[in-house]
Amino acid sequence: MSAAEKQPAPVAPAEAVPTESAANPADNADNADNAGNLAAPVETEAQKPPAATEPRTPADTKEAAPDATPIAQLWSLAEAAGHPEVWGVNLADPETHVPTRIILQKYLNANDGDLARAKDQLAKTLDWRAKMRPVELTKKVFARPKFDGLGYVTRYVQEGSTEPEGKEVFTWNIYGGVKSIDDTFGNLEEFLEWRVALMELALQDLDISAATKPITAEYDPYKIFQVHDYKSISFLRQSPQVKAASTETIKVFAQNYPELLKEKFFVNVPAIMGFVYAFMKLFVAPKTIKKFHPMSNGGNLALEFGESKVPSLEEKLPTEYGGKGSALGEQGQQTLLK
Ligand code: HEM
Repeated sequence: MSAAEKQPAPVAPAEAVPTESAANPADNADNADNAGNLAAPVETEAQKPPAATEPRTPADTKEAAPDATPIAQLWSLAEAAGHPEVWGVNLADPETHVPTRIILQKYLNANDGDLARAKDQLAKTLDWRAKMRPVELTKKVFARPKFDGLGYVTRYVQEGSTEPEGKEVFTWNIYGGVKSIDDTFGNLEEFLEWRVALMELALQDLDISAATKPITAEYDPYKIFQVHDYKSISFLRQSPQVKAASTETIKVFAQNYPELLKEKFFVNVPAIMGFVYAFMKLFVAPKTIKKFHPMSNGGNLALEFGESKVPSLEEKLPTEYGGKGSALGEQGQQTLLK
């Protein structure tokens, strides 16, 4: 079946309308209160991650006092958990280690400042990371025929800037480029590993380990743009494999990567597949849906970034997306492939 590429997409070209669909507990921070608010910058030299990556044992750690701040309580939980890193950041005392404060604050933000829920989510993330070993996955070699051309990371920086706003990181999923559903999505575990590896590469570019500016419930510049490109899709129905892969990815990402999405663009959506958008939204938290932007024409994507602090960001994007930069295949980083 040929793709319905040339037809206009039936979805609104600008803001997606939030729905009251089934909410995922994660990533619901827009109205977060100030619990654990860390507005004051911390001037310390503890930005460097500690060298040790050995799992801690519960015996090494102390219980947080009941009147400890939410951040201190989350830190006690992390210390006791036995897995030493999150998103490539080796966790250390958030009193002095800004990157750890940022991560713990994101777990609070994702749960509207609700400490019990933040603890639960963080504990699950630490468990999942101990089992999944996502940092190791960035060194894993994936099968080229299954994944080549389907995922990229790009990073754009303002020269000389040390501000977090002076950097934009993008992940690109070119799902329209999938040649065989069976090859790419047939083995769900392998697909998830590849998708997680791509996310971890983006996190390496985001480089929270080097961050010096704490975040608050309202201010958080450490986030990633995401693009899904459905151009030239060669299958117009959602197969069970695609449904399984997408719903599982959404679940895993909402649980383990909270507060990392800046905005998400769905480009070149074939008109005939507009229904998929409505279906996928059922699995996504309403506050995340607010960040979604379906667009019929991928060539207009660059217009969305005129306000970035990174100068001429729109020109740096690939020409295919309305910029003047080289093709994604040239400027983007893929997972390791063979
Ligand atoms: C049959 C072709 C398609 C494939 C193979 C596919 C694949 C995927 C996958 C693997 C995900 C998981 C999230 C991720 O990887 O970031 C996803 C999410 C999603 N897809 Fe698709 N998709 C297809 C068609 C569509 C179409 C036509 C739309 C319409 C706009 C759409 C909208 C979405 C939405 C809204 C999400 C949720 C994103 C999120 O929560 O981050 N998909 N898709």
